[in-house]
Amino acid sequence: MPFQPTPAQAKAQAHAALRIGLGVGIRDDDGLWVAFAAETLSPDQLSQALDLGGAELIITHRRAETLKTAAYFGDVARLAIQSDANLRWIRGVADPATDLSTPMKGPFRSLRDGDPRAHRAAILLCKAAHLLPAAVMVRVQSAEGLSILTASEVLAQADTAHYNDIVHAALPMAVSNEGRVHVFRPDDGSAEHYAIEVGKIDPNKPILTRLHSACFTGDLLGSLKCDCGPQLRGAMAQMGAQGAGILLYLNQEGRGIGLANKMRAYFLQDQGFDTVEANHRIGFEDDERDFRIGASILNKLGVGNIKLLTNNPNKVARMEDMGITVSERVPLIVGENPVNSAYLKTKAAKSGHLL
Ligand SMILES: Nc1nc2c(ncn2[C@@H]2O[C@H](COP(=O)(O)OP(=O)(O)OP(=O)(O)O)[C@@H](O)[C@H]2O)c(=O)[nH]1
Ligand SMILES: [Zn+2]
Repeated sequence: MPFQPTPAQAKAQAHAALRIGLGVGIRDDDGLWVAFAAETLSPDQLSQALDLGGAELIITHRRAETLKTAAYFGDVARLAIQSDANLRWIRGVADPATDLSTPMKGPFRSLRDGDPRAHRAAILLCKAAHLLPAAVMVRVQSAEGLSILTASEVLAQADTAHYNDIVHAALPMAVSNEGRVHVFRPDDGSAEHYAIEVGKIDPNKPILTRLHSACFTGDLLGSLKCDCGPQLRGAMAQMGAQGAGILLYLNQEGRGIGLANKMRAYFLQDQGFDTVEANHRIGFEDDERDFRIGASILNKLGVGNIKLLTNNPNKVARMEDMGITVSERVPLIVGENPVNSAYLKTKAAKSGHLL
């Protein structure tokens, strides 16, 4: 058939579909599933799925741990949905907001047979759509009118998106009169990222570089809960003072979980959980960012040797994995305050950040 979408385009369609409450077809070796995001599933879709029989609620092993149920497939758990289940139960399992007020959501029947590839794919799609990482799935004969992907297409995360430098233009800034903003657009419909050149870059020397993950609350609102705003401004000030630098502003809000999920994490932090525990209770890993994005953009800019402004040794390691030489790690210790000091200590203790 002509005009078939590429796998990247099909994935982009699937993310949009899940966000607006449409099902997505996922094919595995044994047939076809339809997957819905637990967060956007409607009562009508739930009753249709229950009528078909054998509907499952898929959650991550992190969420399963919080709910004290087994994840027999390692990274994901497949929970049988009882025929009289309602949407409140689904949302309660998927969304940690009610964990303290209704701690007992079980008993759960965690399934242990079969091939979990389609289920794993559904979770990846929910995560990429920045929804709660939980999906309702049911076997179907056909999924006419819905986008259909194969589980392997979704699981082939090895092929990251391709980033194209769509446009760049000069931008005089307070830190440097000579600035330039590039907009990089991926071919998979995910967020655009920005590269900001400060001053005149000499490609023959290691370039002072900051990979900054977007933080709406810190960068824009002056949040005291993290150190992002002072890090952003501190990095730019150093680049201005030294005459040159590159800032990658990566739209990986909330360490890759999106702003809505980050606010869910903040809600849990108000209950006393730390930044890592909060991510886990929602069902995420500590850090869901794909550091290959930053490296691909540096490659596109022709930058191969950097002095990286960061306190995160993992970032340095990931850059080197991707063939970027990090000739120096430049610490960026700014913005500690009484509100964020416990957060910074947790990052040092659990995520290896250097203080
Ligand atoms: N999920 C989650 N994300 C957070 C939280 N606080 C800040 N963030 C996000 O964390 C990202 C910044 O990451 P950091 O861990 O501060 O720093 P880093 O990039 O790993 O390391 P540095 O280069 O040293 O700054 C931004 O995307 C923020 O939106 C939080 O409590 N939970
Ligand atoms: Zn922040």
